[in-house]
Amino acid sequence: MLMSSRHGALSTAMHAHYRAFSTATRRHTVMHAWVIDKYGDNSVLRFTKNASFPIIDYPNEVIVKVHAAGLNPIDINMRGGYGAATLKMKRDPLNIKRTDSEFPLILGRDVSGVIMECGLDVSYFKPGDEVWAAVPPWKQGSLAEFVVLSANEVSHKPKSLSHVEAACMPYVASTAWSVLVNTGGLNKDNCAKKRILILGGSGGVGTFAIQLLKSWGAHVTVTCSQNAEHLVRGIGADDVVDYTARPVEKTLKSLENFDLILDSIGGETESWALSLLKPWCGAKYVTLVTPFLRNTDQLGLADGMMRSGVTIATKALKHLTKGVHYRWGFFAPSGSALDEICELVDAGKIRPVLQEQFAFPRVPRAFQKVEGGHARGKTVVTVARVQGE
Ligand SMILES: NC(=O)C1=CN([C@@H]2O[C@H](COP(=O)(O)OP(=O)(O)OC[C@H]3O[C@@H](n4cnc5c(N)ncnc54)[C@H](OP(=O)(O)O)[C@@H]3O)[C@@H](O)[C@H]2O)C=CC1
Repeated sequence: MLMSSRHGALSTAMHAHYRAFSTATRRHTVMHAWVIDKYGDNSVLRFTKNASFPIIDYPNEVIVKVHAAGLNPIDINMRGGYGAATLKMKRDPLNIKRTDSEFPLILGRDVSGVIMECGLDVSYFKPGDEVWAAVPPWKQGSLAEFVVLSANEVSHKPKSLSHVEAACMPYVASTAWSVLVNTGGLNKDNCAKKRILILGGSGGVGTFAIQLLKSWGAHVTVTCSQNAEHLVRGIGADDVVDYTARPVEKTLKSLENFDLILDSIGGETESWALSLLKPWCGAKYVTLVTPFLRNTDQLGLADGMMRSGVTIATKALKHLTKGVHYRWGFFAPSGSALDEICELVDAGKIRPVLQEQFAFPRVPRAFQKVEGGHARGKTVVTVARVQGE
């Protein structure tokens, strides 16, 4: 009997079927991909027809044929070496691959595509299923014909979206979910009367977070440039503050205090944002801009983590004495979070915000676009040609 739950067991018949499929896809040994062989500027991006075809190393893994791949600021940062030390250790902690090099490295964190092959323990997916996922930064990315992922990182794609539209969401959605739900303690049942401030509402994380919070009934205030007001109001923002008409903190202080602040800007925002929270009510400030990976890049794993630990503890304690909580927020891959988001998308409560789409040969142009900043939603690369897209 085939179980359809994420944790279900697989029937003997299905095992046999997947083994047969596995043999069929093993005919591939190489694939097309954009890789980097060293860290640097856009010139390090190289197209190859001979990238290694991904291999299922663990029985809970799946291979996905990539139809569309989304780009994020982390791709630009990783191209330049951001997180190299930590991510390298996370990629191969036991040095099983016995190689000093992470290259050739494939970037690209969002994928929408079709399952090509399943490991023997995978029962929730089968070849041919349309799926979406955020590829963790320690894995080979989605700017390739195929990508390998753990089944628990993958989710069935919303039926109402094309692959290009679906590729707008997984990385920013998983990040927003991790920050708002896991770190911020919000969910669909406790948001109704909450006042949330999003610093940086017009980019990938912001445009997703606004819609998630509105679908849960929160009151959402957003900061963005004046020319993004129409966009953020169109996806539900209640109050919009133009951060270019300084001082933004003065305008925000004239509003009622907030229950939670999601900061996707960082830097000097920390010096004033926490004073906008309701004191002694469990209110939280969560920032996405943290020195965590930079510390380990610069100081090594042990010293870097120690420095990060001291920094976060000092700041958390300082703000706790003023009655508010200070937190760092991080992306976390989660197929089950994407399952819940899929329902909201198919119910019409969240829509993709696609700013620009690039064909696979134009990946360097897509990087330039993201690197130029001023995002208004997402940048997506089409990898496989699909009829109608
Ligand atoms: N810690 C983690 O695990 C993660 C961290 N992040 C980080 O979160 C940040 C946001 O990510 P993402 O949404 O994908 O980035 P985007 O590049 O998609 O969006 C950033 C947006 O912020 C706007 N902006 C810039 N400066 C300000 C400002 N001072 N006030 C308000 N808005 C501003 C930009 O538009 P304009 O300049 O025109 O105003 C742009 O629309 C990035 O720094 C990213 O690295 C993201 C995911 C995971």
